[in-house]
Amino acid sequence: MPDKTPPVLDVDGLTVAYDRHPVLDGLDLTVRQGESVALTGSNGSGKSTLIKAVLGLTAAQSGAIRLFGTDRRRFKSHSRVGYVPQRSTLHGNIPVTVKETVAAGRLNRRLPGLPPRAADRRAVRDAIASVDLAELADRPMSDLSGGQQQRAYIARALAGEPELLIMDEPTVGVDAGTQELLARVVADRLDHGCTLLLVTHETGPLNGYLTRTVHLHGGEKAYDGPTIGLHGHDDEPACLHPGGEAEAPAATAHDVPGQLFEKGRDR
Ligand SMILES: Nc1ncnc2c1ncn2[C@@H]1O[C@H](COP(=O)(O)OP(=O)(O)OP(=O)(O)O)[C@@H](O)[C@H]1O
Repeated sequence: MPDKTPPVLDVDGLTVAYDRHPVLDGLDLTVRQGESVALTGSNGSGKSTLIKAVLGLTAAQSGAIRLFGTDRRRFKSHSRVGYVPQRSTLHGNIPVTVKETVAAGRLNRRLPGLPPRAADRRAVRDAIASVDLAELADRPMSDLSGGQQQRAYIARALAGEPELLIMDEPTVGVDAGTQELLARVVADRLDHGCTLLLVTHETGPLNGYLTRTVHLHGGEKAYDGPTIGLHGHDDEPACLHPGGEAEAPAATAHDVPGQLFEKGRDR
């Protein structure tokens, strides 16, 4: 029976190439409201490229991307999408405080030309508190450790109260406590109906919350189905042979009540 839950993200035949070398090759992906999806794949398999194409940060050669049913090129409801970039792309030496950084994530929700309303101030305060940075809110970002800066950028994405939260490897280089904290944040967002797309190599404490895994290999989906465990530091789902060839998953979402399953492309 077709799933009636509205798609939050629809990627159709997406091809992205750098210097004529295709990184994504006709990729299809549908993420529906309330799903929590782990996007996995080896280094260079195109995970960040997919995220950047979805956000309009990199150009696609062909294919279509729809966000909340609207073609990405016409999509203007930017506050509906929160984004935490990969940590290596972030610069911590900018002369702004934690609060100012987080408040930037609220700009799309604010009324143009008017000062922040009580709801805006509260959203920023709550986002900072949710990542345990209240005591550092007035400190410059440059005073923070790398892991604390990462938490500030997560808070920035939360401040806009997004319906779709996209995080690119948020657990890289952060300690176990921060990973637990992130798992709590994710659980809370999912409880509020948020949809989650998370690029990861190993999910750690987040594992229990990521119900679906999409694994990229060779520019295509090699696996798309229930999260059934990752091989420690090897980022292949357990349903893949060591060589990366997909075999039929032990269980599909059709076997798991309430779980969504979007069939992978034929290889
Ligand atoms: N702006 C760019 N110009 C040229 N090549 C690029 C660019 N961005 C990415 N690439 C190349 O595209 C491929 C996919 O990169 P991407 O960052 O999407 O991979 P990834 O799966 O996110 O990798 P990782 O797990 O290491 O973060 C890599 O070979 C990378 O070198």
